[in-house]
Amino acid sequence: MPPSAAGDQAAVRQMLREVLVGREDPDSFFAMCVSVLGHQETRSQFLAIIKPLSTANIRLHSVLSALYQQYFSKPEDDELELALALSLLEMKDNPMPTPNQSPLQPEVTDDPSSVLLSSKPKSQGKTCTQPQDVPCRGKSALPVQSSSKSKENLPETKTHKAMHVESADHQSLGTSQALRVPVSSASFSVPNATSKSDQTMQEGDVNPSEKPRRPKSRRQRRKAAAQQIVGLARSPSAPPPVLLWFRRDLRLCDNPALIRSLELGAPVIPVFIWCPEEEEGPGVTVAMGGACKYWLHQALSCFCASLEQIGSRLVFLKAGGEGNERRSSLHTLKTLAKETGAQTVLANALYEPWLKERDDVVLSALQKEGVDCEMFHSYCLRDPFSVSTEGVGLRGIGSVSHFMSCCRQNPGPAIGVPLDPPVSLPSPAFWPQGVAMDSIDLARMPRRKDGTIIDWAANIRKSWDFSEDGAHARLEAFLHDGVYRYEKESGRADAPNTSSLSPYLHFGQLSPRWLLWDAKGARCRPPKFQRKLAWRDLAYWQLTLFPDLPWESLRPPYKALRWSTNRSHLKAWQKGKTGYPLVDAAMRQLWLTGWMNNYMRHVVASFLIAYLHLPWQEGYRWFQDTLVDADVAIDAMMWQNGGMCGLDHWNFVMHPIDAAMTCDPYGSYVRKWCPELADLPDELIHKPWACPASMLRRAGVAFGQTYPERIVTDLEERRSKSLQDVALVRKQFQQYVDKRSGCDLVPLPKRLVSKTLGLSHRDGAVVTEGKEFLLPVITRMEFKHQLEDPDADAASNPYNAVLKGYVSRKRDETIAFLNERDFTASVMYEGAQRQERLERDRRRMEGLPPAPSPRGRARRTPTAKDKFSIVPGGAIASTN
Ligand SMILES: Cc1cc2nc3c(=O)[nH]c(=O)nc-3n(C[C@H](O)[C@H](O)[C@H](O)COP(=O)(O)OP(=O)(O)OC[C@H]3O[C@@H](n4cnc5c(N)ncnc54)[C@H](O)[C@@H]3O)c2cc1C
Repeated sequence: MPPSAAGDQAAVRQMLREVLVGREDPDSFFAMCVSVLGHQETRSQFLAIIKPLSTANIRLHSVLSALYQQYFSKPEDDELELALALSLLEMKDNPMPTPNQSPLQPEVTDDPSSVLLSSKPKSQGKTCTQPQDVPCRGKSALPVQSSSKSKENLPETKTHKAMHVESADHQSLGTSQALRVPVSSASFSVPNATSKSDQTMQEGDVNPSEKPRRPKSRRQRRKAAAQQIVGLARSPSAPPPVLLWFRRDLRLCDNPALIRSLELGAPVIPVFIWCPEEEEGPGVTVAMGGACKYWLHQALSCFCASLEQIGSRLVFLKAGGEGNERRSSLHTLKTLAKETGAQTVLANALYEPWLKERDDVVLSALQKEGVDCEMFHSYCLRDPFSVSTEGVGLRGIGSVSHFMSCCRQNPGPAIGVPLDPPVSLPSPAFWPQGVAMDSIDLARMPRRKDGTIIDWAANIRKSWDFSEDGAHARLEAFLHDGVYRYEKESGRADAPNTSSLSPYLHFGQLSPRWLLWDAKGARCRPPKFQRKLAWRDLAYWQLTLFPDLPWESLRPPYKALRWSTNRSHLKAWQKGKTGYPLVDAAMRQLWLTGWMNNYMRHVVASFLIAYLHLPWQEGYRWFQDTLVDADVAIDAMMWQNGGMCGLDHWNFVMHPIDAAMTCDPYGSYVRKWCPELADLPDELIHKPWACPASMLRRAGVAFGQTYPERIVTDLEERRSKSLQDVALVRKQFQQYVDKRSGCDLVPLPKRLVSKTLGLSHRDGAVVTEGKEFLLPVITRMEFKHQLEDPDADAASNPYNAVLKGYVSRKRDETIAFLNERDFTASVMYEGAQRQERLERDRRRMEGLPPAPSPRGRARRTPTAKDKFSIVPGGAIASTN
């Protein structure tokens, strides 16, 4: 008998003694024999091993004999038998681990080809379906959770606690000798990846407090045996592990790199490397501000739990550092590959130019070392580096319509079907040693002098569920409710009419593809909402074209704009203390929850730029630091557009008071975030300075004490000044103004020029000047007009872009409401009626068809002179 076999026999006999004294049960003993001796040996030797019991303990002997008979009588579950046989064949070639190395390992099968379907997809309520006729990787023979549609009649269970072997894939069984028995790890406890002791836990470590439940039925016994065998299946001949490098793709659902790792049939080591220097890139990106870091911290901790549920864990590593000590992500990956023997690194691609550059370097350097590295596209719907303007040209670049035309004209690879989440992830024989998650210091809280912690994120914590499940729950809630109001009332700040999914999209806890599928599948197909995903892609495309987007104005003349340097104004804006309730409410919401809706972002951005004259970069940086969804590409694009120097000009400026008409008609938003104003009446809550002193007294409002004084009062003059400043720089830098159209000219990046040069020459869109290629871009009519009369005030400009509030579906309701309470409102109503009458008459006289009814339509004030924005007939403007 070879020595190892003798050792195994000894271990078995030792275990038999435990059974005899009642410390182990017969089921476990039998399972352990199958594990340690193997299938054939157990069949041939088990009866001999238990023979002494036939005299010493007849009852135990007969129980064990019965187990043996049951197990070896006839293959009731052929797939399981086959799986066991194959695994045992493989194990024969390899030395068996000793018992104390074995059965309670929280390990799962090495072989991803095994099929383990949970009875329910991971997160509740996913409405994404995989049509039968569409080839879907999620439906492959991988251990994935099936899409909810196919399982929708099954009972709801959030996790797959019970071991649940539903089928095995015969074809794939034939291709590999690896163990095919799928095992859920959930009946074992998987060590917590963040705890220090667990970091060093390796195969063979046993947590004595964690034991498999005692199997009851024969089928369960077999599964238990299989499960234990799985724990032993690590062998020197097992394939080298795969490093699955997680970045901003912290999800199990629709994760191409994750699914690819399963396809490789090797153990998977999920890794997260924190390297702040690489994240930040060149220039001032503030890519990871405080709120984002906090979100990341929480999201990582949720993701660890998700990985544990599928039998894996996340290894944290730190890169970066100073001087010679500095370690890049590449260096960290190389070291890890050496340590673990990994020959493959998989990740989902990122598109910030500096991160793409880093990834390209990682890819080629690893390949030189013989380590395969693959990156998968999933962060956007379109790979921004593949977007082409061919057939569309460059006119209108920067607008979402132009971008969508480009995508329609050059569709590229299909967006494809979302991938189901896996239910198990094969773990390696040895876990590399990482660092504790807390040591990467993402959720840093300052301390007061007395040593107590300033928990600035307490409200953020209360406001969000940071998990992938939280993302799906929010999506579902939105598609069931908010989406019905989204098309017309997404501007409302006082109601949750938008999805609030931005942070989940940013950190890849929800893939845009999943979101698109669900949105398309919703009963109310919301085109405006779907278009937002195109905006998101557009932002990434712009960032790849203009890597300086976060700090450098794209339109050259605007770099010379006179900006204010008033720090106290900036501080007041940041802290929500401007004295303008709508602006303050939004900035306080941002500070407390890390978020505000799109409309409010426009309001506060307009205020900073057009009324305070503070540079857009200040707004960008503050947003980057305080938004939980701070996204360099989107944030920079939006601030550039707001700062009048992006590829697209916003064709509106939000008025800090009148905008409330659309977004907070009853003042409830202001009441929530500025509670000191709560007792003011609806019609004056957005302009408390207009309240009579007695009203203020009754409401307990004292300017400078309970609520700040307005930091600026001359709104109209300030707006005019802003317009004049623009006219001035456009005059100074005439070479950047197209003489024919009056549009601003923007130097094109080389990549775009080289791709579209021929085409652009054909359609005459590109003007060449020196070596720069200048393209006329969308320019506000107001600016073009101002050039003719640079000193004119904003009010006299017929294209004055200041919005005095939109007419929303609530218009009539609001007017009726105000009418009851305020004389001004009735004047307003009469004004509106009069304008409507005049317009009707004009149209009749000119033989034009009647204007469409304003009811339910978003409309813009046609002239700046109108005090109120309810005059129908103006052009429709939209905040994208
Ligand atoms: C000055 C300014 C700065 C902004 N900074 C950011 C930012 O840092 N990060 C960010 O995600 N969004 C930013 N936005 C865009 C937009 O305001 C947010 O995406 C939106 O408010 C998020 O809320 P939501 O998920 O409910 O959006 P929804 O309206 O429900 O939209 C769904 C998703 O579409 C995407 N989206 C929506 N609007 C835009 C847009 N205009 N451009 C690109 N993508 C969009 C987002 O990913 C969003 O989650 C900014 C807007 C402005 C005006």
